[in-house]
This record gives sequence, structure tokens and C-alpha cells, in this order.
Amino acid sequence: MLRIGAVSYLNTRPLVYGLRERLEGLGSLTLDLPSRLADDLANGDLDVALIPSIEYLRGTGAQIVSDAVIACRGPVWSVRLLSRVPIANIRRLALDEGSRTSAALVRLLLADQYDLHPETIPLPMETDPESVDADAVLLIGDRAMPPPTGVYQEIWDLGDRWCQWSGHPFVFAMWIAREGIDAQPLAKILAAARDEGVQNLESIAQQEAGSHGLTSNDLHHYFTDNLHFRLGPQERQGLHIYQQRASELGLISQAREFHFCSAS
Ligand SMILES: C=C(O[C@@H]1C=C(C(=O)O)C=C[C@H]1O)C(=O)O
Repeated sequence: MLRIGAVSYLNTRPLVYGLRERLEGLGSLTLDLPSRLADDLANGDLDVALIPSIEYLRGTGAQIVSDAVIACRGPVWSVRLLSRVPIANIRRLALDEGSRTSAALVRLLLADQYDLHPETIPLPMETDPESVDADAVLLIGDRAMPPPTGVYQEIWDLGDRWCQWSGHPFVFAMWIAREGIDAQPLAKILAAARDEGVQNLESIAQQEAGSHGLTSNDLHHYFTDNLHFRLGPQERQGLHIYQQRASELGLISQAREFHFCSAS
């Protein structure tokens, strides 16, 4: 049985639509924070997981299993930098502990656009962003979605900032298999779950909205207009640009070749 892990945020509901049933007899599915999924894949506690793309670029796992991904082609809504000071004055930055990709992305954008290299501190899941001693806070996933309660001078949507800066989509997370795992049977299953999820965005939005304090219209808009669930040539290009720049800034040690599972 394969041990499979997926992100526990709303953004992943369309990717795991009916997935447990499809996996019957082949694997089990657990949901967790993106950063923990990457650590569990790296230490062998998971066989396949939806991990932050930067962790794959850093060397975690062996193969990209599917073209089902979490990406965006403009504003993403759920990845935001909230700054109490003008962006150019950020000295201390708190980073959502669930994140790896966006944690590197925000440092990359601050370095390239403002020549800024702030001190970073972790923002634990249970910590209220209002209470943290930092000039700015990076939030991802469900907790980034409600309107912020504090007073902020500037708010960045990192999907939007990246796409405007690079001219390419951004890939936040990908299904990755660890070394030695035959993930081929999974490739079709993950793509089929995504395809069915994408066909049912309206009903997923209706099911999930209330418990997250969102309207089903807003959530439907998030799934259809903000998120993008397929790794195509433009997304690959965006990933290459991110890899290149992250490596130049020392956020990853060296660029790796992308390996795709043959059935994907
Ligand atoms: C768009 C998002 O993509 C995510 C961002 C990730 C990261 O920053 O490491 C990892 C997985 C995705 O859940 C989000 O969480 O809002």
C-alpha cells in the first residue's frame, strides 16, 4: 500500500476529489501542512505527496508523478504578504510555518524588487499574525483568505507579483514520489481525480464555503479564477525561472533536472 499525503487546505479539494475511493487497495491518503508533507516524504514516512515545489527543486523526492498541480496565472488570493510598514522598510519578516515555496518566493521578490534581505522568523500555525513581533507576515492557505483584521500599509498577492514580474505562471505544489517507488499506477489516478474535481468546482465550493466563513461564490471564484491545476509548458517555464533565480539567491543549492513519471 502506498502512503500518500496531500495538502489539507481548501486549494487541494479539487485535486483530491473522490481520491480515497480511487485509491482503494492501492494506497491510503492523509492530509497535512505542505511543509510537513515535504519532511515526511524526505524522511520516508510518505511514498508520494503533494509537496511545495521548492522542496522538489531542493532535491526531495525522485519524480514528478502527475501534471495535477497547484499553480496560478495571476492573483492567487491565498498567498499574501501583509506589511505593517512600507515594503521598502521591512527588516523582520515572519514566515508561515506551513510554507516552503512561498517563503522562498517572498524573499526572492523582495530581493529582486527592493534589494531587501530581511531577517526571517517562523510564524507557527497556532500564532495569531497580529501578535507576532515582525514588520510583515507571510500567510498561505486557508488562514490567508479572510480579510486581515490588523492595520497593514501594504498587502501583496504573491501570485500576482510573480506573474507580473516574470510574465509566467507560478507552481506552488506538485505530486512527488520518493526514490524507489513505482508511481506509474498513480499518475492516471491523480489526473483523473483532478479532472473530476475541476468538473465539480461548483459543488465543492458549495460544500466547503460555509465551514470556512466564505460564500460559495467567492470559493468558486478562487477555484476557477485564482487557482490553476495543470502543469503545462508555461507552468514548466515559470518553474524553471523560479529555480534559476532561487538558485542564484542561494535559496536552493543547485538546479536539478525535472524527472516525470512516464505515464504522466
Ligand atoms: C496557493 C497555495 O499554494 C500552496 C503554497 C505552498 C508553499 O508556499 O509552500 C505549498 C502548497 C500549496 O498549498 C496556498 O497554500 O495558498
